[in-house]
Amino acid sequence: MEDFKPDLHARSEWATLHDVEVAEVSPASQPINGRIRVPGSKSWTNRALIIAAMAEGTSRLSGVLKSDDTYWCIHTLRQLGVQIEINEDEVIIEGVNGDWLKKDGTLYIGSAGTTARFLPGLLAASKGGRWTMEGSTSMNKRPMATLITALQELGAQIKYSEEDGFLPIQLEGKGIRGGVVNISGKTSSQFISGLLIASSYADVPVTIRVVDHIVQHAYVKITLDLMEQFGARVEYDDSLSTIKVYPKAYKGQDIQLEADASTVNYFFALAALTNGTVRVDNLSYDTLQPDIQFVDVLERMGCTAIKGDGFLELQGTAQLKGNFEISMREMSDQTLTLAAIAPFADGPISIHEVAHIRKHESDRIGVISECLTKMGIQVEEREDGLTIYPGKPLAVECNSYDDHRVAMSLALIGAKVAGVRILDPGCISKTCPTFFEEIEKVGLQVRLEKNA
Ligand SMILES: O=C(O)C1=C[C@@H](OP(=O)(O)O)[C@@H](O)[C@H](O)C1
Ligand SMILES: C=C(OP(=O)(O)O)C(=O)O
Repeated sequence: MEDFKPDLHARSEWATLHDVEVAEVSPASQPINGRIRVPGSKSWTNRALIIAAMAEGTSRLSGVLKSDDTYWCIHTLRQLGVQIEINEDEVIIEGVNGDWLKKDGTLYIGSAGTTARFLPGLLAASKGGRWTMEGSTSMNKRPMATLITALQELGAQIKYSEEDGFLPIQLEGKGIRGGVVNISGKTSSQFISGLLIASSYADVPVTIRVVDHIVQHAYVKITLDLMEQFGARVEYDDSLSTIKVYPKAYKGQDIQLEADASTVNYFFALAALTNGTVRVDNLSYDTLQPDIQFVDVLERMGCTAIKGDGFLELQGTAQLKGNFEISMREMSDQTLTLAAIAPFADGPISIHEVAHIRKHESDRIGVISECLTKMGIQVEEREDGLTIYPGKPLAVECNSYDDHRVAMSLALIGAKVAGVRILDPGCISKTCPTFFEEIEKVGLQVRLEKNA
């Protein structure tokens, strides 16, 4: 992977660090202590933007995340004729009531798995229009087939423009019939979320049968929760094995979005590593976002969590505990966070059941194994996970492979080891453009090197 080139075209106007080649991170002089507020959740933001755009009437969304993923989502919706006004982190959207106003064009969705999987069904379900949807280099390599096949079975007019199973795709707004559809959830929960979001616009009810398990099933619950907030009629039980959606247009809403639980954990991991304390003032443990359960993993490693009313606090420990095996399937965006702090535990940590993250922004199991090995840490890589042994990482230079979670996780190692160098740190703008500023504010030393 040595001659890897990031796709800089996917960096948006909300990205930072455009001309930064390397971020060098070094430890704080004392434990990381701080009170922080974290930007809005990518998952809630892109769902709410897309559903509000399709809805009848006006929606006002507060606490919106401003990052590459949400920028390209808004950009695409505007290309479809949706009126969107942005004031700081508040967005006002005039919904198109099921009928996109601009009926042709090429829609560029950047690297956002959410937009790539949530929008095609709503394009196909609309009343007329012909579009091409394409993504960044990494998004164009991520799987789409399970979703597209399911939508086609419901009558959606979607064709692959280049390679079967991948973006770019061509879509026609000719409506979707509805009926019964079987779908697999083992590669991505986003396929099921995308199918659900579109199903409210089918001619007759849609019954979705999940033929296996859903990786990160909580994201499907977030989808159902938000659909219901926008007035959808859905029936499901806790197992999510069968979900029925009745035809019913979304109605515009005023919604306060939650902070991003995935982002929060980088700051909790800093407290964990340095025996410090970090309090997050705008998220509580009762969120539906699955990554909140990483707090429980940190507790298992010897940290203490205070689950307050409207806040969360994590107190670190003098020595992180290892010697355990864990399935990260239900919160797999935190696999790299755990892998980055694992060398500092007092025993090996084995992570299982995350084969699907090889198909995220990068081959995440392969990339983190490569980085840790380069740092001199003993790693055993398996198809569905890895085992990391305790050790003292060497300060080397690692590529972020255009993956925000690789860059943010490597920065954690810089809390313990002076001079960890991260190539192309700008990829953090996919979900957290302010990441390096924020870790500096809580005490880490960050040196940004610009392109010569
Ligand atoms: O629906 C969502 O908002 C997400 C679902 C998950 O994806 P997969 O189910 O594809 O793993 C997660 O990794 C991603 O960051 C956000
Ligand atoms: C997998 C991720 O993103 P996406 O929404 O593009 O799937 C992620 O944020 O870790």
